[in-house]
Amino acid sequence: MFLDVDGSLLDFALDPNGVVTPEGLQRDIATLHVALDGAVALVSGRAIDAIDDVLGALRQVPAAGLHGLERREAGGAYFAPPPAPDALDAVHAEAQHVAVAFPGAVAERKGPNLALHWRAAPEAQDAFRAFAAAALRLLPEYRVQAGDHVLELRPGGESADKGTAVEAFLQQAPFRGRRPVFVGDDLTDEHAFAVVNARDGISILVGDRDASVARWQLANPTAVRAWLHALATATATGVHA
Ligand SMILES: O=P(O)(O)OC[C@H]1O[C@H](O[C@H]2O[C@H](CO)[C@@H](O)[C@H](O)[C@H]2O)[C@H](O)[C@@H](O)[C@@H]1O
Repeated sequence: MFLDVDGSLLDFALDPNGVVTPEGLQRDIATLHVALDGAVALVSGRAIDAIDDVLGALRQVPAAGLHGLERREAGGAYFAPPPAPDALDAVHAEAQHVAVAFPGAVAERKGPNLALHWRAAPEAQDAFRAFAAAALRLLPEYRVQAGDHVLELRPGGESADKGTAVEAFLQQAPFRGRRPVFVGDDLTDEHAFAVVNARDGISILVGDRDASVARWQLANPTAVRAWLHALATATATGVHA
């Protein structure tokens, strides 16, 4: 079972640091982690450190961060993202200058990646789009990745994405040979849906979005949490839904 974090497990907040981890969520995921013999992983655009900040009780759970650029495997092995180029510090500082002109806009630095968020400041979108396009001149190895109210500057030479992260987990115990489930909401989750579909797995889109390859749907993170709670409860009581 592969679980995206923001917009799937957690409701969106206006600011990346403003998310609330609902009571019981971590307990349910920990229950499923045990019930599935460890075959649960968190797969996020957040860095793994930031996943651990919001889901701290799940530090023993495998995780992929930065859209697949880093990974914590079931055995504890850690694969780091590529180093940030020197120019990224200056680009980040400049992005913060852009952001201050739009109260609520956020330039979030995470390892080699820089996310430009406008959820709380929709009027920042055009400025951030122009900024990201111009920044590629200083970051020639980078590309711009689109998300929900966000653009992300990330190393482009790396072929890593959430799909390759899921593939990597599926090569190894306890995931190997199992039928994969992926729950996600955003464009970057589409890579993982495709990998899961190719293995006759269960791809679940959270919310509504055109042109998703996901085959199943849950309405929102509340519905995801209710589903996980029902699974965890059934597991704990020996009743299988
Ligand atoms: O792959 P995910 O686990 O869904 O992570 C995607 C991004 O999540 C965070 O940003 C998003 O959630 C914020 C908090 O709700 C929200 O303010 C922002 O608008 C969303 O884009 C995180 O900050 C990013 O680094 C992740 O890439």
